[in-house]
Amino acid sequence: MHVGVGSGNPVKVAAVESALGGRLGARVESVPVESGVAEQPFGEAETIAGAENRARRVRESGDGYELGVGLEGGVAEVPGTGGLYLIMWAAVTDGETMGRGAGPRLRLPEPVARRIRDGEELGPVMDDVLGEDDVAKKQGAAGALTDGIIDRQEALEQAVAGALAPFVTDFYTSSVVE
Ligand SMILES: O=P(O)(O)OP(=O)(O)OP(=O)(O)OC[C@H]1O[C@@H](n2cnc3c(O)ncnc32)[C@H](O)[C@@H]1O
Ligand SMILES: [Mg+2]
Repeated sequence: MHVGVGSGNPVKVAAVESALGGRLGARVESVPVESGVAEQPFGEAETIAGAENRARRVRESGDGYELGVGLEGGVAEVPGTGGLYLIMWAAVTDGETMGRGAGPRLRLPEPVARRIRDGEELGPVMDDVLGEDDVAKKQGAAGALTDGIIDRQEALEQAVAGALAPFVTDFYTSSVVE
């Protein structure tokens, strides 16, 4: 099966490859598409929309991808915590079904959160704070904030796993629960 990941970020492609683990006989390729949302999505709805747009646009690219996968990173205020969290969503579509899954939520340190609330993008802010380049293409904020317990690829794999669920089981199409 021909699977396209709607991004030029190698971490996202690696996350999809790893989550699939050879299932569906998948051949996974990078397909850079527009997310159709802000560079830094704010809130669950905008982040999910970005993931879905990417997945749909891969399918509609006309390059014969049977499955389109979209991954989107966002930030969200989480009620009751006073904190701004890094969130991530994945969407997978075959043109008919849309699978969706989320990754972990990681609280952003307040100085980082303040800059994001003021309109900056997380990627460049993390680069600045860590004094490194392209953190979002490597360990990511997840790696930095957890001291490497998980990295961005692993975090995204969790989201992809949930989004793949309708395509790797029949729980969602048969009436398993009567
Ligand atoms: O090329 P694309 O696919 O757009 O990949 P991206 O790294 O820009 O990822 P997103 O657009 O999905 O993420 C939106 C913003 O959040 C940043 N971001 C998301 N997760 C991150 C992480 O783990 N570490 C650093 N920045 C992250 C990212 O760099 C963007 O500035
Ligand atoms: Mg981006």
